Amino acid sequence: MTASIAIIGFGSITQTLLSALGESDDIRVSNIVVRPERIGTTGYRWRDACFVASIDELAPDVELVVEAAGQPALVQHAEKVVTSGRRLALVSSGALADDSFRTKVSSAATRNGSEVHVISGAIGALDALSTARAAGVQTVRYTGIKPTAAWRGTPAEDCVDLDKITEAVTFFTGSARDVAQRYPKNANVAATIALAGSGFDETRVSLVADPAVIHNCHIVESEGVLGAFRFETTAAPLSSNPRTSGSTVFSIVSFLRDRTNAIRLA
Ligand SMILES: NC(=O)C1=CN([C@@H]2O[C@H](COP(=O)(O)OP(=O)(O)OC[C@H]3O[C@@H](n4cnc5c(N)ncnc54)[C@H](O)[C@@H]3O)[C@@H](O)[C@H]2O)C=CC1
Ligand SMILES: O=C([O-])CC(=O)C(=O)O
Repeated sequence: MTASIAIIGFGSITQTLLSALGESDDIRVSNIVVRPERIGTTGYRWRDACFVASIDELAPDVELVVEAAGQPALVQHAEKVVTSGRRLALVSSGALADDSFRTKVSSAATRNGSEVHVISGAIGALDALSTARAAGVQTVRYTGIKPTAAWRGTPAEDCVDLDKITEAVTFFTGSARDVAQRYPKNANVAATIALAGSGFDETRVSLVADPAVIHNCHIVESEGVLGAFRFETTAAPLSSNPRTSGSTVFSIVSFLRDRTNAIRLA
């Protein structure tokens, strides 16, 4: 059965995602939600997808909306998506660090028979974190190490001279709640880890700028009653966006393909 979906955003993730989906028989992208000023802009085309500026304009058969546009876009569109009864899959999970926004979206989804899926994105080990959470308290630490280019235009520039550093510098330590809000284009993974593991305030985060690396490195360490684990991934960034790990795109592909399988990993 062909599923009709919409995607919010037409940036690096979406454009790589559309190429990866190719001529997929089982997924049809009916709409792409862009900013109003982008409607009709030359170059904004994708097969027979119709570019729209609001959730109200989605094709009636769209049953799932994938957000890949950033935290402000998620805040703008999430409630409308779930209120329309459609399922929402998102990657800008840092927006959920705002308790009132998270509660509002969650209540609207429940009221309207919808669901919200936080896609794993650039991170892994979410299954192990939620298993540990089910068994009791765990300590969780996340370390994000990225090349200096990934930190340009962020508050990291107030802490470190990205042009001059010659070795790795840890420029932020704090909670997942703080980091998700201060680094909205780089630290959604910390929010996703917090949701799976020990919450926004208990998850400890360090961010590192390293002039010697070309990949994004994400490390999750957990200790609890079940024991301990450490997860580390070294991910190539997208050529179109040094902040975004390519694995984010394929976590969406995997989510879209797996959801129609009769046998699914929990
Ligand atoms: N959970 C995870 O592991 C990851 C999450 N992300 C999230 O994905 C977001 C997108 O990443 P990229 O595609 O690399 O960024 P990008 O900057 O290349 O693309 C974002 C696109 O969204 C559009 N946009 C912004 N506001 C919008 C709105 N209100 N409505 C519709 N479109 C809007 C922009 O015009 C732009 O084209 C990031 O900002 C971040 O929040 C990114 C990487 C990993
Ligand atoms: O793609 C990544 O490496 C992680 C990222 O930007 C985010 O979590 O927002």
